Amino acid sequence: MLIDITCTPPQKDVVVSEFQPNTLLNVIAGPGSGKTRTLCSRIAWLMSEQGGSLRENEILVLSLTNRAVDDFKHKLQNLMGQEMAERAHVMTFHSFAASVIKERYADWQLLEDEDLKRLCELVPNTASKGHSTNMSTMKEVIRKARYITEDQLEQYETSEIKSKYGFDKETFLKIRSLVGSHNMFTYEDMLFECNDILKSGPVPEFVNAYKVVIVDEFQDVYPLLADIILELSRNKHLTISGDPNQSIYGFMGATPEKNWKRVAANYNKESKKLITLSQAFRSTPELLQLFSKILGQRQMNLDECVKNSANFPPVRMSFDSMDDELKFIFNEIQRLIKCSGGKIKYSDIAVLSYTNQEVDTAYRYFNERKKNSNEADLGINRLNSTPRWLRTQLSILIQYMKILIDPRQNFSLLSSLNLLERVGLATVNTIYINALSNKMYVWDYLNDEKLMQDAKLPKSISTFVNFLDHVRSTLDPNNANAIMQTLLIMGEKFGLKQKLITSKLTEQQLEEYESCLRSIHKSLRQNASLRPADESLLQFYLSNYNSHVLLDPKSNFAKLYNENEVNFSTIHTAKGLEFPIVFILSPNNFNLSDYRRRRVVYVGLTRASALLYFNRLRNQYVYSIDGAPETTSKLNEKASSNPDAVHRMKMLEKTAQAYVSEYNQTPKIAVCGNSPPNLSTNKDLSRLLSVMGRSYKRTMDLNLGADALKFVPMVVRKLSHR
Ligand SMILES: Nc1ncnc2c1ncn2[C@@H]1O[C@H](COP(=O)(O)OP(=O)(O)OP(=O)(O)O)[C@@H](O)[C@H]1O
Repeated sequence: MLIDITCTPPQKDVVVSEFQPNTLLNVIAGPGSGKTRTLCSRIAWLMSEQGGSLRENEILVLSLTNRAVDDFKHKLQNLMGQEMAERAHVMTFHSFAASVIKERYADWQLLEDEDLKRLCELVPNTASKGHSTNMSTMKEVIRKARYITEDQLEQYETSEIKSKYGFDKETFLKIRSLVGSHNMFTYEDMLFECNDILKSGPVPEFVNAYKVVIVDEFQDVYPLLADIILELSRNKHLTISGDPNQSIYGFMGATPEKNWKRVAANYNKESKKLITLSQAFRSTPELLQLFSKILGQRQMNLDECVKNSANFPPVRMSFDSMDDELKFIFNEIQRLIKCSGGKIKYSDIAVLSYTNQEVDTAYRYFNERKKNSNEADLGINRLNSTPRWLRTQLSILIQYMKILIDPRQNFSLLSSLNLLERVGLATVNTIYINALSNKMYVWDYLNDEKLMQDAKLPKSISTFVNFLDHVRSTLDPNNANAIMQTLLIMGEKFGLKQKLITSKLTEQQLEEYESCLRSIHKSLRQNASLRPADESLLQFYLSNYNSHVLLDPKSNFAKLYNENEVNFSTIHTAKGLEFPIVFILSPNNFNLSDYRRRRVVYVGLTRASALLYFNRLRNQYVYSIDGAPETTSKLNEKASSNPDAVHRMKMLEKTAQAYVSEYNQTPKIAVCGNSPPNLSTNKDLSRLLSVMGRSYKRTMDLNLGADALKFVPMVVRKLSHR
């Protein structure tokens, strides 16, 4: 089978579109309209005999995040089988840039943010004492230092450097020699460099071999990525697909309308085609209604909802504090699982929020509750775009690995020395300046007996140098256990552990560190079998530790989520994914009158397919769905005179009843998309119920456990229709 037979006519149109060089296919569609799935079918078609008989190295698929790539591969696997999906060239822009750079500079290195911090520490601002260089200045300096020619360097005046970066020429030269000697790139620089290589050539062979370039999530492409796409797709066919309403990288300069126009302007009328997918497959009509409202003026471009009504509106709850909210979510999840008799799995559920900080708070809360409750089987999964440990001090382990392979890597060695006992920044700086003035690598300088005699360096340095020398000659670089053991010894003996202790880690942070270490070890072991014959495990790990291949080896193709784990994520990381049940944490700092923020909320909400909890803290109103705050008397008036309002009230009442949990918690409820906003307390609810001619009694609440169970089968029915 070449085309998924469930494809709708417009989807099929996308699948079988032409792919002549210098043509453009533009697919625009709303959330859950099947963009990603249709692109997968297109790939299968292009590779089929009937389609284009293209080989896997002739089609390049680019997306923005590792998760989106994993999701794409997963869908591809469902369609084409594991083997084909594994071979397909699906990658993030950064992975693509890394492979282009690797062709040019065999010894290139990636500077993680933690490395940048180290670099800032190693090169303190000598111009104004006590004030060290910040990360963004350092990024600028690194870029300038790499590209500046010798001639330009001569002309580069101290005054210009000082006014731009706040330090003198000597400091600039130091940084230049640190980054230049090893071709170090920040994530951003990788993209700049890649664009330069594509522009001025020579372009690597593997890039020339692509005949079709496909870009998913085009709405989030920012100008630099648009440059790369335009360079890359010269003399090739280009398919782009996206939803302008889901653009959430405005802060990086993503301006979807502009980018679409810019790319389209490159093609004449005959060579470009626009296809709009207007059916919505993912979410229920009730959810779609809410999504559309959130967008306000800009309605969704979807005219047909394929799913049947779930007869259950999105839930909008109001809480006094985040703690209250998390308590509710934890209990609610238990309740959903229990009531569904196990049909709902933890992995069907996602808890999403705007900031990493909020997600971390929720994650920690669940961890604590899990420990103290008997829900031993409840697992929690934090979706991250980079492995957690790379964002901590543990990332020094990467520098340790680098010097185990090649101790002449100045930056890695200096960063490691900087952790040693009694070795302060001043000492590290002196070592570096002395090595530079002798035109030597730091490693060679430290091994020069004559120079060392006069240097009067702390003993810990020579101990470290001797250890490194010894371990390099004895370590088996293909043995995961031996590598891990060496790293642990290095951490224990040469300052990392001490640093962790002095930074007074809480018990929970310590636990995180341990789990980070375990994950590195696991990754090393799992990847021992993946490494190519001509690369040691250590080298292989270093060139891939930050690509999605090593984050979750093989499992990309097996299962995206673990059945026993509830997923926690920022909305940005969850982009492109879908879950039957989604909780959006009440957006603490959301100013939803800001259209860009609304888009983020919109992306979060549109991840849900069956049941959505869009929480809020007290007094937060989203005007398009809550309306303006109203007084109770106004509400009463409306309720008695307006049949529509009476209907809404009835719905509210029903929903309120459904949410009185079996744990006898009194609900704090303002429910469903249409709810008037002031029903956030029990007092309000009581007033509402009296308007409806019913007296509100707490005892009645407590008897509603059975009603609360009623709606769960509906959810289950929906889930089983997925
Ligand atoms: N023709 C179809 N028949 C049945 N289900 C479909 C069809 N097309 C798409 N779907 C389903 O709709 C859901 C959404 O598809 P997909 O993730 O490809 O949408 P998307 O447009 O990429 O979404 P988003 O923009 O939110 O990332 C998936 O569960 C997919 O299997």
